[in-house]
Amino acid sequence: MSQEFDQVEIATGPSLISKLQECGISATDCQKLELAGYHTIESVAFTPKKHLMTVKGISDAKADVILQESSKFVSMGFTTATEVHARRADLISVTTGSRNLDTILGGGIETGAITELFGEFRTGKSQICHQLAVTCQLPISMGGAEGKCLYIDTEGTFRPVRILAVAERYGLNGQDVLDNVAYARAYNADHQQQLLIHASAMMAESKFALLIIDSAMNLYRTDFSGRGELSARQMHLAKFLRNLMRLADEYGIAVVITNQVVAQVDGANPYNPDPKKPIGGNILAHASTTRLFLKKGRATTRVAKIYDSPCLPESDATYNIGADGIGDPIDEEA
Ligand SMILES: Nc1ncnc2c1ncn2[C@@H]1O[C@H](COP(=O)(O)OP(=O)(O)OP(=O)(O)O)[C@@H](O)[C@H]1O
Repeated sequence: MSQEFDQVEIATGPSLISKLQECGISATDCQKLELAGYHTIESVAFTPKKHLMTVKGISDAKADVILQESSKFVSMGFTTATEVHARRADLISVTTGSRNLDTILGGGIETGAITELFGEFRTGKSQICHQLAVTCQLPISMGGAEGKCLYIDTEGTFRPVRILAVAERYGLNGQDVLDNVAYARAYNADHQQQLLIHASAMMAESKFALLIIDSAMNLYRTDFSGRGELSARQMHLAKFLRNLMRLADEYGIAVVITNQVVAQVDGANPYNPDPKKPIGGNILAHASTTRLFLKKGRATTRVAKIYDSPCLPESDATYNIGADGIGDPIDEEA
C-alpha cells in the first residue's frame, strides 16, 4: 500500500494564495500575506478585514480589493439544507481503532472539526493521538482519510515506537508511516501559536488529514499563572483556537486536542463523589465541536463519554489500550 501523499493533487482542496495574482493582486502582496501566515485564498476570505489590515504593507484599500477578489474563489453565501445534508453525508471520519468508540462518535473522529479528548492522567489521551496519527493515513475504505498527520507535542510524550506498533497492526510500512507524521515540540504558548503558521504552510504544500495538539492547555497553565493573568491567558487561547478552527475549515482536516481535568469545586453535583471538569473555560468549550470525556475502567480498559456534541447523544463506550494501540475490550474482540 503506498503511503505517498505528496504526489496527491488536491483537486477540490484549498487554492494557494499565489493564485490571486491571476486577478491582479501583486506577487509582493501575495508574499506579504504568506509571511503573515495566509497561505490559501480561503484563509484570506475567512478573515475579518481589520485582521488583514494588521499585515505589514496591506492598507485599507488593498484589504478591500484582496477580500473582494478572494470571495470570488470561495462560496460564502447561503445554500440549501439539502446541499448541506449531502455534503455532511460525504464527510470522512478517522477511525480510533475501537469499534465501540467509533460508534458513539458517529463513525470516528470528524474531519473539518475540532475534537477534544479530556480526562485524568493515564486515561489514554496520548495513546489515542498516536493511534490516529496512523489511522488518518489509511485508505478511506479502511477508516482513514488518506492524508498525513501533524503532531504538536507540548508535554514531551510523543513516542514513535507507539506509531510503529500501530502501523504493524494495520500492515503498513513503519518507515513510510513515520515519514508521514510531521512532529514539533512546542516550548511555550507563543511558540505553540507560531507553529500553526508553519502548519498552515505545510498543509498548503501537501495533503494533511489530521492535526494533533497534545496537550492544548499544558503550556497555558505554566505560562500564565493566577487569576491576575487569567484574562490574558483566555485572550491568547481564544486566538490559538480561532487559528485551529481556521485550519479545520480551510483544509478540511480533523483537529484533535487533548486536555486535562481539575476537581470541580463550585456547582458540583452532590451525587457525583469525584466531579471533574476540563480546563480552559467557556472559550475552549465553545471551540471544540465534540468533547469526549475519558475515564479509567477495569485493568487496561477505559470508558469514553460524549460530553458535548452538536448532534451526538450523550453515550458511553468502553475501549482498551493494548500493545498495538486502541481497540475494543479483549473479551468483546473475541
Ligand atoms: N506499549 C504499551 N502497551 C500497552 N499499554 C500501554 C503502552 N504504552 C502505554 N500504555 C498504557 O497507556 C496508558 C497511558 O496512556 P496515555 O499516556 O495516553 O495517558 P494520558 O491520558 O495521555 O495521560 P497524561 O495526562 O499523563 O499524558 C497507561 O495505562 C499505559 O499502561
